[in-house]
Amino acid sequence: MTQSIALPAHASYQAALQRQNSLTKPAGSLGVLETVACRFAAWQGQTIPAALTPAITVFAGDHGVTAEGVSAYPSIVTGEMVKNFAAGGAAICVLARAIAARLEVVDVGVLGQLPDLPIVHAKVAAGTANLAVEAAMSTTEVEAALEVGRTAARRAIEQGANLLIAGDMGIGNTTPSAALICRLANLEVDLIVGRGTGIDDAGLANKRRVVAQALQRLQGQQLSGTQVLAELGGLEIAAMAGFYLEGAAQGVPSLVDGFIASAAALAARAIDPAVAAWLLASHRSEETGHRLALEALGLEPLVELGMRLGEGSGAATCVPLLQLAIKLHAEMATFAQAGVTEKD
Ligand SMILES: Cc1cc2ncn([C@H]3O[C@H](COP(=O)(O)O)[C@@H](O)[C@H]3O)c2cc1C
Ligand SMILES: O=C(O)c1cccnc1
Repeated sequence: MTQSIALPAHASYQAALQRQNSLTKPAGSLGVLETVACRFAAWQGQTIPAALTPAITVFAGDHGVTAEGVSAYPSIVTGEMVKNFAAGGAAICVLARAIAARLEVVDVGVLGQLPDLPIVHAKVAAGTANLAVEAAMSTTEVEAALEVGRTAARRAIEQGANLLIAGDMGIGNTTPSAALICRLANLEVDLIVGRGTGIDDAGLANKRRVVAQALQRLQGQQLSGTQVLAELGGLEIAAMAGFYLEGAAQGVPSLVDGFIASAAALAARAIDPAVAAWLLASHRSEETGHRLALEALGLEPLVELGMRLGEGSGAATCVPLLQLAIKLHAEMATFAQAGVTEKD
């Protein structure tokens, strides 16, 4: 049995809020930066949270649904990008270096063999089946992929991470993500399915048909979170869900990236609703439906930058903001310390 997820420390949140209100600024004037600092206080169980030590894990997997022509790129790009991650040339590599985050890449389901790369080799299957016509995975495969994610989170935490970021790489994965969001948040296909890597209007219509067909297969069926992942998910998406669940169980929050990460977060919540209190949204992706997915998660994005890349890139970009929030909280003088007169 996996460890249960505790609530963040409410008393530390309250103490941090009290500190915020004693700092030399009009109460509330640092906006979301104040709330963020208080949330880290609650997650870490201390009034003044420690500086962030972020870790990024990118999970890679392929998707049988690409046979339906749902992506602007071919599946081979997934493995090619994994090589690019290993060589340090992808966007997430640059961002990880810039924020001094540990970066790990995990093959949980890439189609081809990836020998000799300095990545974690944890392939559960060589891609998923076509979710338009059958279950993408077996529940046994989902359990294995969840465990790959859990193990990666444990590794990151053991090595000192106090903030987790899950990234995705998997050509076609906006399709399973859209299907998961529709099913788990009970949302209309047309509101959620978007252009992913950049399909045209005909491609979008086809992608909507594919997602609608997949959802249709399951209509009227009562399914657990694991079963929904098996039917509609992906290996890297299941691993990301496991990563969030383990982080929460270990008392370490996760910063959620874009559309795919939000689908994984919804899947994690379907498995254990307590995970939600350990999630922080980063950016709002350009991908259609991300706004509604975040709303379904009860998360408010920090920024909107027009990004739609995945890999954990939106989350990594937000880390400096979080660092600033904590630094302000830790280092600003109080009214008493600075001899500044408080509000009447
Ligand atoms: C070169 C390249 C690098 C990427 N890095 C992330 N993605 C992102 O785009 C893909 C999802 O979009 P769709 O569902 O339309 O295929 C995923 O691989 C996701 O990680 C990339 C896509 C490409 C082409
Ligand atoms: O929001 C995302 O994560 C996203 C959007 C499009 C393509 N890849 C990722």
